[in-house]
Amino acid sequence: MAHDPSAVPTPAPASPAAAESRASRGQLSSLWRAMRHLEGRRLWIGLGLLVLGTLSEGAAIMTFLPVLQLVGAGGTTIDLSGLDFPGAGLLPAVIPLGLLLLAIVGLTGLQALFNRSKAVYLSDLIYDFTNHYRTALFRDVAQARWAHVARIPRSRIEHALTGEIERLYLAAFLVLSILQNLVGLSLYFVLSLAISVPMTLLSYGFGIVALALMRPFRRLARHYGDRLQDRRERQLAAVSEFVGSLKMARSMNLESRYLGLFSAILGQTKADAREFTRQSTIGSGLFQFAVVSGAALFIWVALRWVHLDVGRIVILLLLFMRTAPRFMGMQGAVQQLLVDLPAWGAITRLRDDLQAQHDPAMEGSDPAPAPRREIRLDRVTWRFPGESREAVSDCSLTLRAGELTVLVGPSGAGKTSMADIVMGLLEPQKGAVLVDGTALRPGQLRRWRDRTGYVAQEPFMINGTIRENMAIAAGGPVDDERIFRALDLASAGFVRNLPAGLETMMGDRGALLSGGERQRIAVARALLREPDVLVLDEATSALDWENEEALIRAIDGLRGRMTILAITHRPALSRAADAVFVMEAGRVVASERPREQGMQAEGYLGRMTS
Ligand SMILES: Nc1ncnc2c1ncn2[C@@H]1O[C@H](COP(=O)(O)OP(=O)(O)OP(=O)(O)O)[C@@H](O)[C@H]1O
Repeated sequence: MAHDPSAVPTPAPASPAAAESRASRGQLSSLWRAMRHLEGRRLWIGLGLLVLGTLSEGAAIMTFLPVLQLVGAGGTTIDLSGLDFPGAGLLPAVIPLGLLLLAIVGLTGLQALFNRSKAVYLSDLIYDFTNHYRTALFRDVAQARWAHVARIPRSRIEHALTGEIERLYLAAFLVLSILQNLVGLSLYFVLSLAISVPMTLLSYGFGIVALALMRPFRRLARHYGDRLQDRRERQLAAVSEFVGSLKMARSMNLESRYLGLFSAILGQTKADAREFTRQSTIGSGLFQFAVVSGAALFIWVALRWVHLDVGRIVILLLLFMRTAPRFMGMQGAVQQLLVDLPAWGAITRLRDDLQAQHDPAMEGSDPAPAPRREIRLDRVTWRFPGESREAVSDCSLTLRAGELTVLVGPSGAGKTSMADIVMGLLEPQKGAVLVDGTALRPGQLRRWRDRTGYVAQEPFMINGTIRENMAIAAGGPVDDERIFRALDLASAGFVRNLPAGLETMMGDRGALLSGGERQRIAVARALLREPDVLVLDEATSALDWENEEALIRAIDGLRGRMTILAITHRPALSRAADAVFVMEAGRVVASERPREQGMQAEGYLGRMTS
């Protein structure tokens, strides 16, 4: 099996705190592995740039060392012969002060330019890394088995693709910033050692002890990160639910209920954030206090015990001023990283889950036949994963090519599952789908889906023009002639008479058109694919009778051009059908051919309309 760099090791059972810390370490090392795996060479180049950046900063500080010999002594030339740091031998013996100061200014300018390029390079690197996961997650969702994806709450997927990915960006940024601090601290360590070994050990020892003492605050950050994850998920679920049911909420005066729910979650999130900020600022305050105490101790020891000259003390202090914020930066970055790491954990878990349910049909490219005579579902059984009851039980039915077949039955009878089996979205655990007598193989399902068109009760519409909405099905721009042909077939010729024609805006989810118009456009959109099989799932159910009649006329006109399967609760469409199958509790319990036999009073349709 291929090694997955993002795999998070499962921690062994332990005390909650130890388990949490192990989980964080696991997530961190898996994030680092993923960054190395994906960005490999660029990551090392980025690290090289960080080293160079710190070196140039260090060099700028070291150039002050010779200037300091003028302190008290005065003069305009500097004697470099007494310098004993590495590489000092390469310098001339004497240098004018003006030239040295110019060199310092020039060096700082170059450093600023270099830092700019370094920042852009690292920013690109993090964006590319994050975008890789965004697209990978997108692909995983698109390629997982439909039965599995259908069970994942929409808000969970939306949250992963938006909020969690943003936090992953932050986490990757923080990993780099921790690296930057580590590189800086290591290089300054070497520079300081060249000036004074005991003072270096004292200041670094102090920093390391202070970092170790901050452990409880890191644990706090971990807790907060986990809670934040949960709160954000609930926040997004509440938003999705409210936005998804906006009309219902407005019509039933439920907005205050949603607002209350939302405010409660926001209140909890705020309380968490407040508590975290309160506690963590105690930590950073203590750290700051420790750093200032360290500086005081540092000067005291340097003057009283180590007896350093003023020049060296000033340089060491300059270095100290660079290293102390890095120790503080380390603590801050690690703390924030622990807050954002759970998002990485959640993304990897979701990806693992989706990949374990990868739809093998996605790889299939075998051609699928167009039905000439019939599509037969032969003794098919389908049970949703984890459910004890079969949604479809040993069902057989035949859709004759070119006919309109209607599936009716009470809610939960298994009609949608049957339609999904016809479309190749669900692969029955038992039985087969036969096209003109030959069973469809898994390798043919992808191309089979190319042969199908689908219209839902609430068809998906983007907030764009009619043309843009039509183009979705074609997968790209289509010429007007094809669009109008499809619109005419779907009895949606009214578009020609609209002042803006195909450029008419449909509004959010098509809200600027009537339900019937929207639905006929949805049928036209499906027809643009020139499908051999058209599936309509409750496509007429939300319409008034006039619009329903218009849509039924359109469907009626498609008879003979393609095989149509329609699910409905309404008698009007059933009356127009060639064949009606009645489903109950996952089984086909009756069938009628109303056009040939007329409506039988004791039949399902007869009872439905009586
Ligand atoms: N994603 C799912 N996960 C688990 N069970 C499901 C899922 N979708 C449907 N079911 C169950 O499978 C059975 C058949 O559902 P199906 O949607 O096929 O029925 P239906 O006749 O189309 O119902 P309706 O008319 O209400 O849409 C029902 O018991 C339903 O609860």
